[in-house]
Amino acid sequence: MTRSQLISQIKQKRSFLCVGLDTDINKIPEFLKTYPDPIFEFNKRIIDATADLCIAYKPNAAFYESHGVKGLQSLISTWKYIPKNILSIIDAKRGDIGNTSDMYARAFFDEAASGMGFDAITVTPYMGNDSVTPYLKYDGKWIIILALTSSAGSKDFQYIETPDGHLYETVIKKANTWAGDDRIMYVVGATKSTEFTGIRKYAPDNFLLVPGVGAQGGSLQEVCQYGITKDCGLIVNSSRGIIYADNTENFAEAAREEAKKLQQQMEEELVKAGVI
Ligand SMILES: O=C(O)c1cc(=O)[nH]c(=O)n1[C@@H]1O[C@H](COP(=O)(O)O)[C@@H](O)[C@H]1O
Repeated sequence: MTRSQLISQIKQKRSFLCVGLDTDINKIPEFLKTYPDPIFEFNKRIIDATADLCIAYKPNAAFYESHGVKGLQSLISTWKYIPKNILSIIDAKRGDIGNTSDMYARAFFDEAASGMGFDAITVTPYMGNDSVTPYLKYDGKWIIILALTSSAGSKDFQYIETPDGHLYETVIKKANTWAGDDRIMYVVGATKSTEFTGIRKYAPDNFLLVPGVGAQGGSLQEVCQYGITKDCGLIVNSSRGIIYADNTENFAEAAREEAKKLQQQMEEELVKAGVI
């Protein structure tokens, strides 16, 4: 999906919501467990209930890989089910030497090879340029680089002072020399909202993937106050806060209600910022 297609989806749906498909077999409703692929069955119903309210879905690879071959099949079925006009992000947080990254890129981007053709992947920047650029060989695909994460542990490395600012600022400045804002997004946690002003100095137009609203307590309004741009420039994720709103037969409707609440707040922010 191109940048202009993404922006047009945001304007059309009046939303910049990403629904996180962190699907935990121990948290899904009991009645789904009689289906041949309960994880896919859960995701399918969540997607049916929320597709008109969100512009992205983000399955987190760990929740699928932890089930071995069956989990991989659930992930492939889920990717296939995500409507093609909605950004599909695989949250894999990969990072390795070039020839290994080639294989990760093939695994998640090359449908003919693996059965999956995600639009975007989360990557760690720690191993540098040659670990990240292999993903860029795939035209039209995005890399989403971890910059300032929502985790408490972000202070261990990401705030280290370098001659060029905090380490996370150095990451953004350097990665911006690898490709433009039509190929690179950054992860910035919603729990770090006051840092968005500084980040916008180095990444004025890059889309930021913002997890941490909902279960982790980040504020959507604060993220927008400091981070929204004329093109929106934000994709805000909520996983547990949406998909586990209820664990009865009504789970999909309850998920829709939570997604709708966020979409309505996002619409207000988009109007306030003059994006729509
Ligand atoms: O890359 C991510 O998506 C990510 C980065 C980060 O800094 N913090 C973070 O929570 N995430 C992911 O975003 C999702 C957040 O889930 P909830 O806290 O349930 O909304 C999980 O899949 C996390 O792995």
